[in-house]
Amino acid sequence: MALEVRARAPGKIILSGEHAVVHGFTAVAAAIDLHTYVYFRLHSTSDNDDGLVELELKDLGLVFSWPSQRLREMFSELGLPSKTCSPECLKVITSLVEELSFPEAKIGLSSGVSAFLYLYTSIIGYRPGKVRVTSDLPLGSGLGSSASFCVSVSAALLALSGAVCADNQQKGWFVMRENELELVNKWAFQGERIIHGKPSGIDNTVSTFGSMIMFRLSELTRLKSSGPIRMLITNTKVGRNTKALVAGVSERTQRHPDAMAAVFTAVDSISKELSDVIQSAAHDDVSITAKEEKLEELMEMNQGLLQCMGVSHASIETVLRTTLRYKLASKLTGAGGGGCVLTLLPTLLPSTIVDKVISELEACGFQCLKVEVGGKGLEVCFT
Ligand SMILES: Nc1ncnc2c1ncn2[C@@H]1O[C@H](COP(=O)(O)OP(=O)(O)OP(=O)(O)O)[C@@H](O)[C@H]1O
Ligand SMILES: C[C@@](O)(CCO)CC(=O)[O-]
Ligand SMILES: [Mg+2]
Repeated sequence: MALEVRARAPGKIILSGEHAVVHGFTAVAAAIDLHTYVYFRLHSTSDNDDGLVELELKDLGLVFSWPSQRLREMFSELGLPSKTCSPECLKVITSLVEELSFPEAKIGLSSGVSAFLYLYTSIIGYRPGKVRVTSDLPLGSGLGSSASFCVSVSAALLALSGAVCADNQQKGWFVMRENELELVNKWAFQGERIIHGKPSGIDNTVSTFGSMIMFRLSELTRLKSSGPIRMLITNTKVGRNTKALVAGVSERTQRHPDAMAAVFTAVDSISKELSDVIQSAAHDDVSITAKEEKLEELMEMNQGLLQCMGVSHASIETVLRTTLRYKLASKLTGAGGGGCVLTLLPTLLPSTIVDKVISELEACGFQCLKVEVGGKGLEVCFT
């Protein structure tokens, strides 16, 4: 059995339907070419059993470790492995994480470390090992950093536990079988539950399977675009937390159930129409432009409804106003409240205009990035 593995899982954008998807309505998401990378080395059984379980967050210069014997003692009464994190299990994890010291600005990491401890002890048990994580994704910005963290960690742990890839002969990076991806996705969802509270599962699903998907109530439909879709992502750098934003929308839904049901239903229609437009044929400049104009209008409508849900932010509004001056349509992506904004870059838009918008946005202190959407999902590598 292999003792070393790497996994990489992409971040995502949500083209339509964030928040509504948590309440059972349709959303559309796509993988982007920014990843979280995990390297996992399992110590061999001949090493003594009182070694450490280590988590290194390399970009952040942080290392956390726990004596495996201590984990065994703390969790032993819970009867691992468990398929979901029970309140008792979360209590044990919280007490372990509270002992760690996080830099003031990185306090949000505690939920990621909790998800890690849950996944490690549930999948591997108490055998010592080292997990190293690096990421291209800005953390807590709407690009699915939490999901790509949970997917890549789950995949690496499952690969060395023997639950997936047991008969693998492939060299280099490869994609697991469909049923193996489904297993990774289930564990990653449990990790997301610890970080988000009430995730819909769309972020971990698109990170695992890649491509562009329509998603509703855990069901995914893969979408095939007839041409490339280019987006500008603007990171407002305003920090936010998905768990709090999702809880805020749920509270508004409790206060105004009928009005919010109408908002969610409208989002549902937008997501379905957007899926149809994405898949519609467009082969010449006229039909491509017509398709892109429909996408822009739907994105603008979705942004209006996200404002109704209370998840926009002054920084997001600044991006919307700036891009509108260039006749470009934008919407927030992910949980909102700051974080990232999407702007559709039409195929025929001259690159000089793109450069101008980017420099205007960057002059406001934002960070811009051009991406093509709908790329690969999770991959692993044993060599
Ligand atoms: N590379 C990582 N290492 C450790 N923890 C991480 C990493 N990436 C994400 N996390 C955890 O996920 C949290 C951010 O998740 P959150 O859901 O709030 O934002 P997001 O996933 O980037 O955005 P969205 O959910 O809107 O797409 C971090 O505070 C941290 O706890
Ligand atoms: C805000 C939300 O809809 C998307 C976050 O990327 C939360 C979720 O679906 O889990
Ligand atoms: Mg998240």
